[in-house]
Amino acid sequence: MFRSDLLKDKVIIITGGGSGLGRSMGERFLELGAKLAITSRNAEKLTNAANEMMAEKGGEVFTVSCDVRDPEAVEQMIDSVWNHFGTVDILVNNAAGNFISPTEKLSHRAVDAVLGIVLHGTFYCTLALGKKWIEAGRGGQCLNIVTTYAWTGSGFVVPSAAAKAGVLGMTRSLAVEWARYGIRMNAIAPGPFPTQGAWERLAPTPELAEQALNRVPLRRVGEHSELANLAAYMLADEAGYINGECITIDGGEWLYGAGQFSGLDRLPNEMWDMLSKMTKKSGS
Ligand SMILES: CCC/C=C/C(=O)SCCNC(=O)CCNC(=O)[C@H](O)C(C)(C)COP(=O)([O-])OP(=O)([O-])OC[C@H]1O[C@@H](n2cnc3c(N)ncnc32)[C@H](O)[C@@H]1OP(=O)([O-])[O-]
Ligand SMILES: NC(=O)C1=CN([C@@H]2O[C@H](COP(=O)(O)OP(=O)(O)OC[C@H]3O[C@@H](n4cnc5c(N)ncnc54)[C@H](OP(=O)(O)O)[C@@H]3O)[C@@H](O)[C@H]2O)C=CC1
Repeated sequence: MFRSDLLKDKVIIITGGGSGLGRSMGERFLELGAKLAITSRNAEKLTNAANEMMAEKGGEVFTVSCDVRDPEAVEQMIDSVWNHFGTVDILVNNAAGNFISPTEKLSHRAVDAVLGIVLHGTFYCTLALGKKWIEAGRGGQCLNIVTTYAWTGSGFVVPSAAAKAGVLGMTRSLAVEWARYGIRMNAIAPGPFPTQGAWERLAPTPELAEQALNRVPLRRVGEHSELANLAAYMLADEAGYINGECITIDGGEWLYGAGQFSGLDRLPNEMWDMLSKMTKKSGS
């Protein structure tokens, strides 16, 4: 789909890059010539992932463990990647925390757990690297992984909805403010892409997983390669005029939820025949 040197020698940090969608994006970026740094809380997971990724895809994957909720740890993580590679070109803010719960059952610590990772963590990483880019007089790029309920909102994942909305607001705001430094800010809003992390917290029973699928007009979940290719395109120099954009990749899921009559796709053909007679009659 792309030239094999599309991301050649780009140094890319992926938060949460040792598992799930972060890892899938990282593997694609390696195929396209990038140098990677992956970071998350679990050092052993990162090392294992990095070794497997290098064995399968070649290239270099540097690991730094860091809890993105800790602003000092974030600054150290950014410094250590910068010192290792001599620079950083791109930050993919992908780390997240989420679970389903009636909001009234949440403790303030549960709210903070999600806001801390998603909103504060994304902000800390962006700020720490943005300052270095500006000080070094060079540009850069951030790609923030949000969700479609960043703009629709969603019950039962309210801390995540509030945090992702905040990240989208930050993305659009800094796209304008930091453009003068040559820094591009964009986002991707994925629909359902099965990962262990998301599925065990958000679709823990087969019924819930099926319910999620039934809301997608294309009647399937996303392939990791589809998301990874979109991310690669957005990070390429050739996409350099895209700034402040959030691209949805969800098989039409959020529009299905928004359309008042979308649920009629469940009606069998015989029912349509009957309804057609009724509606035509009432119109005459
Ligand atoms: C497909 C749609 C879009 C997808 C979006 C995604 O982001 S998918 C990505 C999905 N991937 C991920 O989420 C991966 C990373 N996620 C994680 O590490 C954890 O899920 C985390 C976010 C809870 C943070 O962990 P941690 O070790 O920092 O936290 P901790 O264990 O110390 O708990 C702190 C507080 O939260 C409370 N609490 C916890 N769970 C629940 C619950 N189910 N219910 C209610 N409350 C819950 C817990 O009781 C405690 O409060 P307390 O009792 O002290 O008042
Ligand atoms: N999968 C899906 O269907 C969808 C996913 N998304 C978004 O895509 C992104 C990836 O999700 P997905 O791959 O499914 O989820 P995963 O749970 O697989 O990945 C989350 C990653 O974040 C890391 N992480 C969690 N907390 C922290 C922390 N405090 N500091 C640093 N790293 C942390 C985890 O590593 P560790 O535990 O080692 O810290 C893990 O690698 C997220 O932003 C999510 O909101 C959006 C819509 C749909």
